[in-house]
Amino acid sequence: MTPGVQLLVPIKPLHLAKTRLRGVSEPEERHSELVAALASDTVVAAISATHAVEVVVVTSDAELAARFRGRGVEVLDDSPVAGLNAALRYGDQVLRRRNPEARVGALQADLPALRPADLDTAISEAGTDRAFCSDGQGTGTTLLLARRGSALRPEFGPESARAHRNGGARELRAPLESLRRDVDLPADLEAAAALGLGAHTSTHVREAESPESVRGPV
Ligand SMILES: Nc1nc2c(ncn2[C@@H]2O[C@H](COP(=O)(O)OP(=O)(O)OP(=O)(O)O)[C@@H](O)[C@H]2O)c(=O)[nH]1
Ligand SMILES: C=C(OP(=O)(O)O)C(=O)O
Repeated sequence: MTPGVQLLVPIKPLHLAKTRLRGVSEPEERHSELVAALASDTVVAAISATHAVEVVVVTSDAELAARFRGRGVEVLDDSPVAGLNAALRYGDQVLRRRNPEARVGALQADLPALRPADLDTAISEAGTDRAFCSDGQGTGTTLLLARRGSALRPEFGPESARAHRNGGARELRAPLESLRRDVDLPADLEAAAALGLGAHTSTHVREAESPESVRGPV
């Protein structure tokens, strides 16, 4: 049987996030909405995955925290300056203090085409191992899974796939195309759209294309 995973989804403060996507959605307020939409679609898909038994957002952004809490998603407040790996270490500590046998994972928040079935396939393929899913380029990491009761030991950042491999995580081999399609650059958003965007991001993109259309949920 596949052990359930408690997934942390870290989200950078909206005004600082996704600098490489700046210009896709302007003005500033629209850029923040795009980042929130990417994260919302990621979280919605993760919640729908059978093997993600808990999904917890980690952010220091008060607006994002209020949005997710308003939808019934647990949010851990992290330090505004600590950075991604520190946010994940903090979330990992909280979850394992609550349940020392927890199997904790980290899922990037920029996967707007994520399909719950791909997340379930990844968690099943990992079995009980420490494992990771690399991004489409093979250099980054979109999902890291710790062993049950073990520290997450996140090493996200440039070349994180190599860091996680060197740290003893097994690389997942299934196609997992929607789990590998993270959005860092404008072209990534087009590639994600080709797979099928979640409702929040597709509404945002439609509005950008025809601003007079009705505003949807973000
Ligand atoms: N909680 C938290 N999440 C972070 C932090 N830095 C990055 N993240 C999240 O980690 C994931 C990967 O980050 P990146 O893809 O590098 O995103 P980014 O830093 O917003 O993008 P760029 O500015 O374009 O480099 C995304 O889900 C971010 O929201 C941080 O300091 N705290
Ligand atoms: C931080 C990472 O994400 P990105 O490559 O999307 O910046 C990573 O892959 O470790």
